[in-house]
Amino acid sequence: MEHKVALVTGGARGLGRAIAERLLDNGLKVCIADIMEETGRAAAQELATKYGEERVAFECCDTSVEQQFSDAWTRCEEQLGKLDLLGGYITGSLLAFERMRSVGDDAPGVGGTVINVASIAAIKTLPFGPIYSATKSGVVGLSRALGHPLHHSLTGVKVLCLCPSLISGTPFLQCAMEKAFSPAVAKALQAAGGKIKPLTVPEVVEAFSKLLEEEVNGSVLVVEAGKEPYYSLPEIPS
Ligand SMILES: NC(=O)C1=CN([C@@H]2O[C@H](COP(=O)(O)OP(=O)(O)OC[C@H]3O[C@@H](n4cnc5c(N)ncnc54)[C@H](O)[C@@H]3O)[C@@H](O)[C@H]2O)C=CC1
Ligand SMILES: CCCCCC(=O)/C=C/C=C\C=C\C=C\[C@@H](O)[C@@H](O)CCCC(=O)O
Repeated sequence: MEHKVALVTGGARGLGRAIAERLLDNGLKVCIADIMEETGRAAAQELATKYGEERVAFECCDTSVEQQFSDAWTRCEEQLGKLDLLGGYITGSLLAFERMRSVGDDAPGVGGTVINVASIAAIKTLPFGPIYSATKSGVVGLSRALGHPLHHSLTGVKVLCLCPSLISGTPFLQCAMEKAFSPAVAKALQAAGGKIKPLTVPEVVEAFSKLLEEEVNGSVLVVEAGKEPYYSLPEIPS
């Protein structure tokens, strides 16, 4: 992976920040794309100090807005080179097929890999955020469909998906509790406290690395505390 270029969406903090650091450790160049400008710039600056200014970039954008994401992608490639790896979500996956495509005479990219972070909420019943579960199920479905050999033959791009259980040490769940849930649901969630052992961020980063190393197109890797990460859902026929 050395000298390859990765764009990590949501890389300003939490899991994305830790994944960005792991990729830098592995020799890649990394652009963080995040909506939080101050936090993102600070994270990128810290990483640039550690790994070298020429290996780190930051682009402020809302990755759910295609034009913003596409412009950030262009600026990232101007700074670091053609993208090989994307931590992507829905808009990103579709954009990757357009921008990373290495098949065909007019191919604009060098092929590569997209890793989408969904959640165990897409695999197991989690009642607290039904819309969240629905969107994460969408991410799994999209990743599996785009991860079919048909699409790889047309694009040279692989799509993989990571489904972590609850992670401690990121502000995510607290933010969801404060901003997204009704008081009754937040109370039920707290009452269930302690029943689920949370993962640590480094454990999820390890699972991310496993997914990237094994690189089985269309695969969905689940990671829960106290278990080895495991592939879920049936194999895609080749
Ligand atoms: N924290 C947890 O317990 C779990 C988290 N996940 C998933 O892992 C991923 C990362 O989660 P955390 O690191 O915990 O969250 P976090 O809240 O610490 O970090 C998310 C990052 O994404 C950025 N972001 C959000 N919307 C954006 C947008 N539209 N455009 C650009 N940047 C945007 C935020 O600014 C932030 O820097 C999320 O997709 C989450 O759903 C999955 C399972 C469990
Ligand atoms: C539904 C919105 C958040 C979903 C986060 C996610 O993707 C997956 C979460 C999986 C399990 C969540 C379990 C929640 C348990 C809580 O009741 C409590 O144990 C949380 C304690 C917080 C902590 O950091 O220990």
